[in-house]
Amino acid sequence: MVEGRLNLEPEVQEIFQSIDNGRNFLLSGGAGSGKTYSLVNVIRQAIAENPTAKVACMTYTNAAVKEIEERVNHKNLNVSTIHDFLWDSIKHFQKELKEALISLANNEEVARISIEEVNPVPENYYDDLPDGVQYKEFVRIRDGIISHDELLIVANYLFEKYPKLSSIVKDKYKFIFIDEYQDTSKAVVETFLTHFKKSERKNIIGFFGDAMQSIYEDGIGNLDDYKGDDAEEVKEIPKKQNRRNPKHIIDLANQLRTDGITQEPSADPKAPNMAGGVIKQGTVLFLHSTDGDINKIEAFLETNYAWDFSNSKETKELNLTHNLIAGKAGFRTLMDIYDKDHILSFRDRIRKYIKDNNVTTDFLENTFGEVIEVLQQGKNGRELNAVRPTNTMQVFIDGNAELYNYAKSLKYSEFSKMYVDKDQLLDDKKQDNDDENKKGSKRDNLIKHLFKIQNNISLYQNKKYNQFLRATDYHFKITSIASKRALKDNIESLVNVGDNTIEKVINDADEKRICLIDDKLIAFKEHKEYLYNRVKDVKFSEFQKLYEYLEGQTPFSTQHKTKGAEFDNVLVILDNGGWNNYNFGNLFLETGSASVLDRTQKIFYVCCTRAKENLAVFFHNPDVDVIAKAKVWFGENNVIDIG
Ligand SMILES: Nc1ncnc2c1ncn2[C@@H]1O[C@H](COP(=O)(O)OP(=O)(O)OP(=O)(O)O)[C@@H](O)[C@H]1O
Repeated sequence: MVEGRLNLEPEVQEIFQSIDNGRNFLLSGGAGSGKTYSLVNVIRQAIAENPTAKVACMTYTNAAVKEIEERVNHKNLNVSTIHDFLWDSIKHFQKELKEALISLANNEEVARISIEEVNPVPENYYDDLPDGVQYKEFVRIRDGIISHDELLIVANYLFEKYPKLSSIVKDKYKFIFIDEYQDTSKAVVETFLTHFKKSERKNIIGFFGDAMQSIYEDGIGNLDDYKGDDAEEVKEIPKKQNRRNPKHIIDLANQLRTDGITQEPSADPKAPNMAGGVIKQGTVLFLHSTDGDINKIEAFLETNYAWDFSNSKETKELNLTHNLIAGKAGFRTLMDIYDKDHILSFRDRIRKYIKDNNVTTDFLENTFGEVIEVLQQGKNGRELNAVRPTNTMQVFIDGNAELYNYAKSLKYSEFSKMYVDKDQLLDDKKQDNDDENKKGSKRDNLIKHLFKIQNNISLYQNKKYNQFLRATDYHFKITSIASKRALKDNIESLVNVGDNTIEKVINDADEKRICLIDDKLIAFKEHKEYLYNRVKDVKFSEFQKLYEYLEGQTPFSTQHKTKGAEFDNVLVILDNGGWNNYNFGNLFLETGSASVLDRTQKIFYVCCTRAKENLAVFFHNPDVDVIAKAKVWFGENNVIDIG
């Protein structure tokens, strides 16, 4: 046996047997089985045994990137998102990239990649691109700019067509590991498992994850089409133990799994869920009330079970959507600007009308208001309705008359191009400012700028002065006492933001050289004037609330974003707000549309298994059948009516 392997967990030893046999593998295990932990050990051992080989590791969550990077801490390891990995692999092949884009745009079956005005796209279409094909946070295929989803399609195309590309990547990385494989897109798995085979070179692809925790629609879900006993197939190595959850939660989780896999508590006395050599019991509660007041639920848990919702590291409240959290966490206005602006919905309606009806009028010089007028002219009845706001849009417009007038005055060519999406506000992937290649974050440049300001404020407030000095744009020599004092005065006047608006803080931070207004922000103001003008008037203190939320400093998280994390106490709010994709009533009754049920079962499984000590589930106004089932799952005495 190779040195060091004997000390590793049995599953990791099995992985190395698979590696010795040149076989790709899948480590699959339920929640808390220690997959991330094993991943770290596999990387370490792989590097120890192959000191000159490079290892690529792809993962989604910040927590996992940080944990893996810190724990392995080796120059041969490259941890990144899948997108960054793929882009780094293909970006130097500009000729092939251009050809791929043109070919995909001309392929009717690939709906995502098309160039509206040009059909068919000629071979020389991209010959004059000044910066080549680029990967950015927005998509504009006509200008050679691809974004997240398009990148996966283009990469898949290139790896399929050019086996040499696979050879280059295989030669570069002897090992490629993918964490949370179940949420990886089909195109990516196909690239690694099918197209890679076109190259004779050898390397190992290892997957880590849990099919029961596939919670994103575009993910592959499972590797059933690829795994098997043949040498060519992916070898599955199951992990049965649970090291995170106490006994009652493991019992509940086993009932929730729909694939028949049953977890057992770990046999390791040092596992986090063991105390004094025995498995912790923990608590599971199903709370319900008729009024749906969450404050009452929190108070109940604080009084009777000693939970502390002010401790955001230990205790989390999981809600289905950011929208359900925005009000409680204090960033409602910003959320509404990015997610509920029905003037923008009306704009999209107009844009769609123009496209669907092949309207050929040249609106280049017109305002949005003029475009509406032209389209509405001479129409009546149903035809007129198609170019008028819907009822919801009209209500919004009536309530925001001034804003609507302003929108109507904007140049349609610019206004119609402005892409606004809540991801630009809420994406929690960190952007490494030093590396232009990393396009991991979907945050827009205004939000990134505000983050930079608030980061500097936080560093100063937390007395991390050295980091603060490196991060600010105050690049004067700080040698004399007077210059130190000047910087101190500058930052302190900024720290007390009071009721200042976002615009005022941006300008102050610029003036005081804490964070200079850069070209990106200037371009944002110019191209997204409407959005900038809405955001600028919001109080900066509201942005600070958003910052706290995204940095994990509040008790709130969405149910999706909690994947991979763990906390002592977890309150899961089951909101039956008429979602299309989720139904928590049917979850308990096991009825309704199969796909909705499957999706709901998986998100619920993920949520429940985050708790290291105590789990409480809250259901607003359940009917008797739901309560009856809750008693089966949680235990008769653990179902409590809060009143
Ligand atoms: N061999 C081990 N020795 C000690 N602690 C471990 C070991 N394996 C895992 N742990 C701990 O058990 C907990 C669960 O492990 P981990 O987060 O890796 O699970 P996971 O399988 O990735 O879970 P999930 O799928 O739910 O995200 C963590 O606190 C981890 O540090």
